[in-house]
Amino acid sequence: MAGKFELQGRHGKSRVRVSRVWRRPAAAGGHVIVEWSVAVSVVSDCLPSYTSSDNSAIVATDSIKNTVYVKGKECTEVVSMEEFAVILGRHFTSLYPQVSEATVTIVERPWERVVVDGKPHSHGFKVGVEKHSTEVIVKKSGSLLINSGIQGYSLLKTTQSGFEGFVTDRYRLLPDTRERIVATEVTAWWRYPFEHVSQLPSKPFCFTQRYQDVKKVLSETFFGPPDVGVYSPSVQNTLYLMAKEVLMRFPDISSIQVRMPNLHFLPVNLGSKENPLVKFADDVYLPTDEPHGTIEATLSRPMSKL
Ligand SMILES: O=c1[nH]c(=O)c2[nH]c(=O)[nH]c2[nH]1
Repeated sequence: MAGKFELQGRHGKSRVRVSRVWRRPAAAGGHVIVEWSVAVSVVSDCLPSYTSSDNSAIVATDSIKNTVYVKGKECTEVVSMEEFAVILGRHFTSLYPQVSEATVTIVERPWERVVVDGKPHSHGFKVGVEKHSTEVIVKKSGSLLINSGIQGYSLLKTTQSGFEGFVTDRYRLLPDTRERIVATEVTAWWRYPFEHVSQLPSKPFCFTQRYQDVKKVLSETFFGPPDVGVYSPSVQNTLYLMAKEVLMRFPDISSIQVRMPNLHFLPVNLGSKENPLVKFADDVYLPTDEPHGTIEATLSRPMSKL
């Protein structure tokens, strides 16, 4: 309590950019580099700093920033960003009595190993597009929440998509179709089931590998087999099948939230009766992301009844 009002506060540092290189020999797979933007936010008992000039309990946000680099230095073995977030969260909640909880968010800049003459390069990287991120919440008790996600995963297919049978009333202009382009930029967040630091898997389980696996399942389900694809009756149905496949394939993912904006490719018809300049024949489109459809869903495993 602070006077007659209830006060809650938290503080931390955002956009702490850190890059870590692990210099493995070429025979061991070559160098590894990560570039992360880290945000740390702690719940800390330092209310007097809000209500008076007493800063004695504040862990300075500058010190929080410095810690990110210290911990980066201390990671002599390759770590996933989920593991790194847990390391940071445990550090703040165990070192400082006044810190009861830490939230660590990391977004990765996706440096990917280049392939030269068909061979993975030992120390050359290019930046990819879609981004891996994580949010980890650690409490002093050791209780844990780990969410990971992907952003900016742009997918499109030129056929095997339609939309028909939806509400017909005076507002409807869109005809039924079984032939259209479907394009989206997938954002997905999924939760791991580890609820305490003691449940964390020791190596071979690798969060980074799981991210790659999820990405693969999402795209394979979206596209279907390379030669024939798979028909999508709606973004809703495709989104559901993508989420379901992730939960079916990975028992260590307990829920997944997927957002798939419908980025429309509008048929182009230009002209007049006298001058039919461009008549649409599933060939020329006007791509637009404004406005776009917004479609999202969360799929979870039913709570186990203990
Ligand atoms: O897959 C779709 N779902 C919709 O809800 C919708 N609405 C719309 O206009 N086009 C589409 N397409």
